Amino acid sequence: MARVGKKILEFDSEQDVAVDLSTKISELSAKYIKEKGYFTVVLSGGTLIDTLRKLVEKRDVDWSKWIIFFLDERVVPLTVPDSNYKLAYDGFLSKVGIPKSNIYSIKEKVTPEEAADDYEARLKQLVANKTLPLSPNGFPIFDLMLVGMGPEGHVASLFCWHFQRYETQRWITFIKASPKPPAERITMTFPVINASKHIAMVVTGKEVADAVKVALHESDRGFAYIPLPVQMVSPTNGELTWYLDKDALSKMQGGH
Ligand SMILES: O=C(O)[C@H](O)[C@@H](O)[C@H](O)[C@H](O)COP(=O)(O)O
Repeated sequence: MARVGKKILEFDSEQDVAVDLSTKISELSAKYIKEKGYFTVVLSGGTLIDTLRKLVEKRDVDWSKWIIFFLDERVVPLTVPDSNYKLAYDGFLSKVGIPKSNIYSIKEKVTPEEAADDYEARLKQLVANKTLPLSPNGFPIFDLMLVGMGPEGHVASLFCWHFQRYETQRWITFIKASPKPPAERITMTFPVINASKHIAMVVTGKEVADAVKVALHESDRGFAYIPLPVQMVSPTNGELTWYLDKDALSKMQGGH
């Protein structure tokens, strides 16, 4: 299947990333709302939510047409600080006018298995009612996925030494021993991530510089190595854009 190349955008500061990203997201929002009447957006947790602060200031976004999903979520009550929903709600969603019924948070008070099954079943309903299109290989297609990366190269809750990153069938899976606390989480799988129309890798700060160096192929590791999870982000038909600040690029020597 045709793989589309990646675009790498470099910025002087995280603030510049926040500004440019907000412009790109509002343009995509206008485009998809014009084309089909709504815009499907998948959010990561972590520092990404703070980087969306400039988006909140955009006056011309029709928030009522946004539909929000979570790339991964901790299996905790939605009201505790560990919840990605709470992080996103406090830092972003509560500041804009997205209808609550358009926000797909996970089911509470269930096991990780049940939470993953429930989230996948709800996505299947959205495919059945034609809100989400299906890719030729059978995965739901989101308009925009906003993806953060951990210092050791994980994305979503797909970690280096954990099998979930090799999932090829499920749309949503679970992990009970996440190396990043809290331990119990659900996560979208790589086939779903890679089916997206637009993937924005939003990666800032010095802590991620080593993983950025590996991910952008300026690594002294030999030929035979296991790729970092972030290196498995590779849209099948969509666009991948990296948003990086100077700190994140600080270990690169000869550019990329
Ligand atoms: O549940 C989570 O922790 C996040 O959704 C996770 O996937 C996050 O995006 C990365 O860990 C990067 O997080 P930072 O930006 O905070 O490093």
